[in-house]
Amino acid sequence: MSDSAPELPSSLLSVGRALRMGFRAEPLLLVTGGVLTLAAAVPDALLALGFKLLAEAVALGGGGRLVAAGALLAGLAVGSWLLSLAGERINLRFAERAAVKIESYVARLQSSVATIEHQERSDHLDLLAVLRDHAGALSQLYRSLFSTVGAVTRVLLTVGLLVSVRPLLGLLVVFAVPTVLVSIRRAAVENRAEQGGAQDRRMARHWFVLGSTAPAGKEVRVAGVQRRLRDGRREAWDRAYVPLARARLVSTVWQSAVWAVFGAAFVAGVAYVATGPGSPVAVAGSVTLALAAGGRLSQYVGQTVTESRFFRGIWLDASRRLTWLEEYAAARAGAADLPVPARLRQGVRFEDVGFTYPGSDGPVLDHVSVSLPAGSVVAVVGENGAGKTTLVKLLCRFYEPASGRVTVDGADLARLPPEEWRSRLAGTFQDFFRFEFQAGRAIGLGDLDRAGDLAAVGRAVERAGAGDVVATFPDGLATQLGGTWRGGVEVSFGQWQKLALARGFMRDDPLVLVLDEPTAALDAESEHALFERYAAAARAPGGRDGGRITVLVSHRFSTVRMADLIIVLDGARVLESGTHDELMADGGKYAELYRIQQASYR
Ligand SMILES: Nc1ncnc2c1ncn2[C@@H]1O[C@H](COP(=O)(O)OP(=O)(O)OP(=O)(O)O)[C@@H](O)[C@H]1O
Repeated sequence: MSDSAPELPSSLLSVGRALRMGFRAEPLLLVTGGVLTLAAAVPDALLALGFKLLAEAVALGGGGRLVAAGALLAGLAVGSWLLSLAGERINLRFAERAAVKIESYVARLQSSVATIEHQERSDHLDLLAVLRDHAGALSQLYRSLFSTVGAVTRVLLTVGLLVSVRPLLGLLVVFAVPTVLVSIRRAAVENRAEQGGAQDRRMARHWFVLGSTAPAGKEVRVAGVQRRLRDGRREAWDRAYVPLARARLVSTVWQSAVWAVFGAAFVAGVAYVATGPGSPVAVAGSVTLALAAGGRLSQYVGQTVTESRFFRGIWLDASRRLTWLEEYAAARAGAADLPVPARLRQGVRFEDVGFTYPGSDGPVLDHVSVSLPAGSVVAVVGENGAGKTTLVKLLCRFYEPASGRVTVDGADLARLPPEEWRSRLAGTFQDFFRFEFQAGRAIGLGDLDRAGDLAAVGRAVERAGAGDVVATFPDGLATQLGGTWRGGVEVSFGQWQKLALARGFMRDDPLVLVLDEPTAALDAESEHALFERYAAAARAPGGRDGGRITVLVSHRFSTVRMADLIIVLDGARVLESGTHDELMADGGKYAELYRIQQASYR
């Protein structure tokens, strides 16, 4: 297990993969959208040429020329509009379809990783959170890539047209760059000033509310602070707005200056063309071309910068995160070359297992060696933080041991296919999830293939002792859970826990039944009654014969005592293990804790 902070893969590799992913998702729409967006750039940029021809036709006279130039101009304008519109529609359609596929792909990748380290480590979670938020946006960003290429095409064509008039006119692009840079900076500076004044704006609002609403009215009058409120509001307002107004003024001056420089260069360029050699008609045409192309140059350069910033900022970043997740999932795929046994004969063994959570200082489990015999009920006890849940997590293969191994009937758990192993696990965890579905479905999820089998759901409800909860629901198992849904019912914590238990009992024939403090919200008596049932079920034919191991984590010793084997964890190690009677006879930690709890219940 690697403990180092994750590094994102290279941009080139990631962009290549993201493009391939988009292509695989919707090849036809992607290519059509790309071609249309690029194609729309050409008539748009060539409009300047149409103006030139029109000017020449006007100067030369002649209806035919005029009609041809007018038709060309109209064709370019309509063509550009139609192509842009069609491109937009196609890109939107692509984005909608691809978003669903990309989000499912990201979710599938995440859940395909057998272990859950990436969902618990803060640095991995940060990476994944941004990816999750931007997974949908990834699809939008193909559009951004096309727009960037479209904007670059427009700039190149426009510069080409200007150079065709006079090579020196190409320099206009250099004068357009500062206008773009300044407008980017302007937005950033004004944004900063606005954020800097946010607190004072809130304060001004606060003063205003104090002076104008009823709740504070009595105290304001008694204290006679009306004038102070007015002054306070004005001061706060000034503190918020003076810096903003100053920032706006400065950026406006800058923007005017760079536009003046571009304007001067533009005028000089047009004058240069106007006074250049050539017939009056040719000069008129060239001047028109320079006016039309030069006028749009700055806009095109601006588009290029904005689109490419968006593209670089979000798209590149999201695609690098996605590549990281792909590589992470692939690296943890592991070799699963042994089958999961149909029945347990010997049981599960922890062989000298060590485990440390990433980023933690000390081990949570250290040289843990213990056997969970087939067909037994095993209780794990220990103080808070002793490592009980961690032991269960390793048993479920949510984490891999850092040292040692866990074996199932002698076979290394790491070599069993994780999905197959999990399909033979059942039970519930301390941090169960609240599925806000219909009650029957929320329970049935415990065994997806039989989620709609009401008889199986009913049996699971009975095993979990959750019949009383379902009985309170207005529509029984068809009741929508969660008060925020239409017709949904509010469910108490204890009720959620019983439903989670029922879900954990959906599977009829698990190899391992895990009960990690599943009844913390229940009173001791109910818990005791439940565990008596679990133990009886585990020892009944089918449980015992099938070699099923029931692992129970609990702080309640009255329940724990009925287990066949009790494991006491302390300081990352197994301190004691044995039956209740053996451990009581030893007079160690278990005996001490048992007596303390017994005394407190008297
Ligand atoms: N995902 C995690 N990342 C880092 N540390 C963790 C993580 N989960 C648990 N720990 C730490 O590992 C130690 C053992 O936790 P574990 O949940 O196994 O204890 P426990 O015996 O089940 O405790 P409790 O009785 O309170 O449920 C604790 O110190 C805990 O803070």
